[in-house]
Order: sequence, then C-alpha cells, then structure tokens
Amino acid sequence: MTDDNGRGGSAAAGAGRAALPDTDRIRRAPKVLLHDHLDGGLRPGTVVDIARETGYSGLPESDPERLGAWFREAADSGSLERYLETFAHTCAVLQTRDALVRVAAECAEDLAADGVVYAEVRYAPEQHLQGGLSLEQVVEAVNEGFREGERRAYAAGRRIRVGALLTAMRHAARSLEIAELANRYRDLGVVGFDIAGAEAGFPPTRHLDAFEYLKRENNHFTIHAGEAFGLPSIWQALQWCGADRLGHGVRIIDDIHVAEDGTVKLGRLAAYVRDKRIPLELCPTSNLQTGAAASYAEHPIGLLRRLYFRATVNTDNRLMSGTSMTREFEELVRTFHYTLDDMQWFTVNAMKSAFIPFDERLAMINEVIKPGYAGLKSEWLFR
Ligand SMILES: O=c1[nH]cnc2c1ncn2[C@@H]1O[C@H](CO)[C@@H](O)[C@H]1O
Ligand SMILES: [Zn+2]
Repeated sequence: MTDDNGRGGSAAAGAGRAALPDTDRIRRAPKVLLHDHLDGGLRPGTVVDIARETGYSGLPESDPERLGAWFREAADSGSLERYLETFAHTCAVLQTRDALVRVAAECAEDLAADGVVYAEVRYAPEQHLQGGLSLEQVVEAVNEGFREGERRAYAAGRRIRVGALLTAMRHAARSLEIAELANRYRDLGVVGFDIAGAEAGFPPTRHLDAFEYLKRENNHFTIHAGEAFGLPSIWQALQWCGADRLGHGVRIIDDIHVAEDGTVKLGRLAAYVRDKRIPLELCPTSNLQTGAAASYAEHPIGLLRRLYFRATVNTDNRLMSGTSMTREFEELVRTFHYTLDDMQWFTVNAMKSAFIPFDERLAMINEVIKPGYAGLKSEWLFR
C-alpha cells in the first residue's frame, strides 16, 4: 500500500499519515524564511501609529483594517513597478530609530508566532536616512529590534533566530557602499547582501563591483532575479555576479520544457541551477500580485518541487500580500496536496541555503526542524 506520494505503510497508517496538514499544524510546524522584506511586513496598526507620532500625513487610510486592505489591493496591480509604489508609505514611517526598533521587534515576534524558527529579513538601509540617521544607525536600530523580538518570542515560549540581509536598490548607485556596510556588520547581526527594486532596465551587472567586493571578502549574497524579467537576469545574477541564491528565480521555468507526454527537458541554465543546487527563494502569493504567475495551480513551484530543484517557500511582503508562512503553505497544501513531508523538504532546503555557518544550519536541521516534524507526524498515533 502506498499513499499518493509513493510512501509505503499499512492501510490504516497510510490514512493517518497522508492526511493533509490543517492550518493549526501548518502554523505549529517549524518553518524557515529566507526572503522577507522588513519594509513589506509592518503591522497595519503600527503604520498608523508611527504616521501619527511622526506627523506623516500621506497614508491613504487611517483605520488599520482599511489600510491593510488598501496595501493588498494596491499591490495587486499585475506589475512589479506598481507593486513597489506601495513601499513609499512604509518607508515614510521608517525614518526614526524608534520606528525601526519597533518594526524589527514586531517582525521577529510575528514570525515566531507563525512558527518560523529561522528567518533572514532584508531591507535597504539607504531608504531610511531621511530623518537624519546614518547607515550604521539604521543597521544598529534594526539589529536591536530583532534581538528584542527574539527575547519577546522566547518569553512567550517560542524560539526564533533572525538575521538581517542588507539590500541595495538596483536603480540607485550605492551598492558598493551597502556591500561594505554588510561586511562591516558581519557576525554582528547581518548575514548577507541583496539587490532589489524594479528589475527590467536594471540588470544585476550594474552592481558588479559590489558583488566582486563581497566575493573577495568571502561574504554571501542573493540577487532578486527572474521575477519580472526572465532568463537573462538569472543568467547574469549567477554567471556574471556569482549569486549564492536567487530572489524569486521563478522564471527559470522558461528554460524547462515539458512535452505532451510529460517528458521534461531542462535547458542549460535550468540544468545548471538544479545541478549546482542553487536555492530559489520562491514567493507564490507575491508572484500572483505582480503577474509573474497566473494562479497557485499554475505557479512553477509545483513542477520545480517535482524536479527536485532547491526550492524554498517565502512570504516576500507580508503586508502587501496579506500573507504569512502559514498562509503560503496553506495555499500550497490546498493546491498541490503537500503533506508534512513536503513541508519538511522545503524547510530543510531553506535551512541548508541560509547564510549562517554550516554547523549552525546542521544543528537547526537535526535538532529543531526534524524533531519538530517528527512530533507533528506522530500526532495521529495519539488521537
Ligand atoms: O518582490 C520584490 N521585487 C523587487 N523588489 C522588491 C520586492 N519586494 C520589495 N522590494 C523592494 O525592496 C526594498 C527593500 O526591502 C523595498 O523598499 C522594495 O522597494
Ligand atoms: Zn523580494
């Protein structure tokens, strides 16, 4: 007797094990998040509070619930450029030390409450200087907030570890400076570097000096590539810039050909990505909003998982997408009938791909993630 996933077991055991995880179990399952923007994950109520405190009068709504709905709808535009316009409001309220500490602390708390045990959260320091903070003060405020959030989560009986990724904006010209900043705060709360912003017209090779610098320093970076723009962007990010991971990378699907009879043929780039185990930071709901995928069912994650790409599941922007790791997995479970084993597979993939040292990743996998899933998978025995 085998279940849908080809695993063996008695009929009775099969039924217990194969049951799809419900929301409660998805939330309790340990999860790892590699792609989440600090300025895309504020609580709507916090945006309203800080706007009032700092005198920012540009918010389109002053009621938190309506503001949350506004962000989701405005981001649902079908274009990355329009989606990115919504960040003007979140960045506007992230210009003081207090605001950065508060938002970073709440971010860690919210992720922990969602069952995330390890997260890499990114933001662009250069976008938080309008209140007179220096780049260093921005980084230190966010780090302080993450530490505070970890402590609050611990006090509430949850464990989470949060590392920062420093992003440079791809339309701007500060990437080398931000890469140097990431290197200076390495081992001090910052685990790597990224570039983000509009993809079309701003190829990653514009920032080659930043990537070459980080390579010389033996540091880590990911690049937003293959989201709004296709294979050339992925190819440059990997073969010119040397990215360790791909932010999204979902357009790698354009180099995968499925014949009528179901045979799959990978192009050279897709084969390289799979063979070299290049991590894909996939963000399903965000992709539906920016038009990178038409529906969950048509999202490339289904095929990429079946082909054993190093696929990971991420939130991108929890505020703009009204999402969480639990919600992303709920949609995938509903669409692709993923089990706890599939969730564990995505989670281990993510942990293997994190930018913290190997021994720490291994301990997270063996001592936190696998025991967590084993506990959940054995619950049917005691019902
Ligand atoms: O999915 C995305 N693709 C490209 N850029 C993004 C995405 N989400 C957010 N940002 C950009 O990254 C900045 C730093 O966090 C945000 O301000 C936003 O402009
Ligand atoms: Zn992103």
